[in-house]
Amino acid sequence: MQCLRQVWRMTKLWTVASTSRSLKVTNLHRSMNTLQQKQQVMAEAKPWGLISEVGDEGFQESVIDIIEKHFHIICLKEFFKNPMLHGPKIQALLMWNCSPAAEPSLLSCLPSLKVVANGGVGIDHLDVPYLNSLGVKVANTPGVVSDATADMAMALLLASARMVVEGHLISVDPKTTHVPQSLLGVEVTGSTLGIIGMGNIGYKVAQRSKGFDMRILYHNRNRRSVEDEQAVGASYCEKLDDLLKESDFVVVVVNLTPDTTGLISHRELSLMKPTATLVNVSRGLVVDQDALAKALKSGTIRAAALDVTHPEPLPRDHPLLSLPNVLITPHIGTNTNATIRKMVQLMVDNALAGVKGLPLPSEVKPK
Ligand SMILES: O=C(O)C(=O)CO
Repeated sequence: MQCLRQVWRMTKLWTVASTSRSLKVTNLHRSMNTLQQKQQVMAEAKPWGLISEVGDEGFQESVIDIIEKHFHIICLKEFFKNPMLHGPKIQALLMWNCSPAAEPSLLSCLPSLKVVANGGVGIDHLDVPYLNSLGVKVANTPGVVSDATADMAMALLLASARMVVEGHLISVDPKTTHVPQSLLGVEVTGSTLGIIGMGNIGYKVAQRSKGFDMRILYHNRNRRSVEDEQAVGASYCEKLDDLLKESDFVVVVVNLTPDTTGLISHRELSLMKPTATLVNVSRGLVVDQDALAKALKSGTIRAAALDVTHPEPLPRDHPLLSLPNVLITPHIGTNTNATIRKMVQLMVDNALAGVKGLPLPSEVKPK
């Protein structure tokens, strides 16, 4: 009897367990179906974004996953095969390195466009009031670009001062038979640095220069707070001319605006020391390149190191390309994997917010 009761109890337990297991399985299937449906609905609900090409002509391959997570994307080449078909579904224009250009001819094919999200802080290529007048918001990626760009400014400054590229070329030249003693650079430690433009990037340059015991001067539209100045030991130069006259290295980090176009021209270069080096990580048009080529040729200044030129790249016969005292890199100030991923993430966050009609994390407002 005892034994029978035990068998009965175990059978009951097993039945309950298996019933609840099969209920669980049914529920699991049900919730999996719902999840799949949800995912499908979400995938279908993804908005469409127009991007420039992938690869050297536009976005790095390695960041496309960030965009595709939230957008159906179409590249320019594909788009232009049938703009009338694709145009109406595009809600966001995701730009990398100023491309695709938000020109009226393109905008007129994009009647549903809500937002232009630029990957980069400089938006000199965008007509913000015009876009806003079409009901299109504009955003950029400030903050996330600052460290990498400041690092690049320091890399150029150091490489130019210590003739790193010249040294490399001599070292790998099969004709080299001895270490040339003529390769003499200029001292960075203890020198005077003039920073033109003391926004996020300029300030990061100052922080880095402090480690080189540099005397730091800066010129900016607005003076920074005393606390900011003291933290990096920077002195404000109200007059740009004073900064130019006193600096051994001049680093240009301003936005390109009508006020800063051609900011460094013949007159400014002639104020600089003949031993001075000009570093530009802002935009090519801030420096008058013809004036710069002349100043470098005549020895008005010692050298220039440029991550930006106008245009990019320079025509192959441009005078700057044949000068021995100029170092040029192809606008790679933000080119690190970590930084471009952060830029693309912020760009996508801006684009999504724009599509949903929410406040953009970093909207550019017209001045
Ligand atoms: O952030 C910018 O404006 C850049 O130029 C990045 O390359």
